[in-house]
Amino acid sequence: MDVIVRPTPSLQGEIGALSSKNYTTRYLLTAALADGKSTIYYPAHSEDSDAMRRCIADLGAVLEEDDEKIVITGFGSHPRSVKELNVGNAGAVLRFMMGIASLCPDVTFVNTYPDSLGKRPHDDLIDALGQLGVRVEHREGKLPIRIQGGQAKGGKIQVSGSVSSQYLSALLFLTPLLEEDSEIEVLHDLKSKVVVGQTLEVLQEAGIVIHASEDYMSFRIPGRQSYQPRTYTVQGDYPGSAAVLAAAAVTNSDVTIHRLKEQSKQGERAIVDVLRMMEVPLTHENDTVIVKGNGRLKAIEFDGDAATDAVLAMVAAAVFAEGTSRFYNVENLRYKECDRITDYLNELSKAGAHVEERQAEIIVHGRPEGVEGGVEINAHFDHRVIMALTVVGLRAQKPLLIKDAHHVAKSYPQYFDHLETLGASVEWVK
Ligand SMILES: O=C(O)C1=C[C@@H](OP(=O)(O)O)[C@@H](O)[C@H](O)C1
Ligand SMILES: C=C(OP(=O)(O)O)C(=O)O
Repeated sequence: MDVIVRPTPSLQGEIGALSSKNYTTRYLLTAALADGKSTIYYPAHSEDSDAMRRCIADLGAVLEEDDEKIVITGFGSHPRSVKELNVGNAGAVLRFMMGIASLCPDVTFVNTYPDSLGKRPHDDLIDALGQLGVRVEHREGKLPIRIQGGQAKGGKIQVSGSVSSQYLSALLFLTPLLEEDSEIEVLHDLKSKVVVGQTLEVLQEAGIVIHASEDYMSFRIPGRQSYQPRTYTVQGDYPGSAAVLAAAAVTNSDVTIHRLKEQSKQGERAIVDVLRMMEVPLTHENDTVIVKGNGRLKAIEFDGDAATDAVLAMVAAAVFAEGTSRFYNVENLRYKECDRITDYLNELSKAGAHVEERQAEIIVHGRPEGVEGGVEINAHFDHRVIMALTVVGLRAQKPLLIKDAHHVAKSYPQYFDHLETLGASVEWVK
């Protein structure tokens, strides 16, 4: 399915933010790893969160869901033995489940998205699991991946954090369940460090004790712990909402988004500060962001690693800013659903934006006068590319046709409905 995005000068109205993807995947996992019943209020519904639902159900968790909540009876530290798991296109779900699969005798993760997740690297996690004595068969660090576990005991583990924080998070979910205590040392840099804060927050809520150094580069994890059944509430999602806020920033708008916690540990809450720095009129009080955009924005410089899943939306806003913006420390955007530097900038250029890439930077020469549009956009299987190009399309001179825009459902199936509610001219076409 494709989407036509037509120029839309103004956006108005109120929406509730979608539920956080990262908290939903984590709560589903900690609920599954507990013995007993946990309840999660307002879990996200998207392809990625459904992938986690599917995997924990395959491993023996029992899920009962209504409109408001999901009740999960977990399998504790004894997942059922399964032959295959299918994580769809969800990177975090794959990495977390690779950790848990180490408790199973023989599981193969199948490759259902060869052109997206199938191209992403998992070597650093494979290496770390190897240090625990887990046998992993793989295709040059990529899917399909077969894990023969059951023998991991704990101990000293080194893991690189220079490509993804998800490898470290996977080890943090696994090691408390092992017989012996573990020590994890993070090698090189730790990218997306803020997301590890979300992992630690959820582990603590689940009753797990982890001793973390302040810089998150070393951890001591007591073994033989048990995840406790809990009641969790999922907060609103900043990465998805960042695209809606960017759309409001580049148009004449009066847009309100509820359920965005000011004190959230989601790094992508930085979208609010970034738009403020761009001089977009907005307020953030009582978990509600109100943007009263006038279409005028100023260029900025920003360390994108602090808000990895909101960078594409920030860049889309910068396309219309006065001056040159620079988003640096973003190399690991290259290892996501597509190469979010080269592939994304190619699509932005097609639409008429003036952008340049470096290995770890995106540079945007703003065009307050607008961009031409009138072209077909390749989504590269990437929900965040789809959302960000939509922002650009709203302010282009001619419509954008975004091919395969249904991949938006990876994280935010209701994105186009939300934009339509706000008055955007968007239309699904076959
Ligand atoms: O742990 C998580 O849930 C995530 C970590 C981040 O990935 P990286 O650590 O690979 O940057 C983020 O981009 C992804 O959407 C979700
Ligand atoms: C990169 C993302 O997700 P994942 O790594 O879990 O596939 C994302 O949601 O933007």
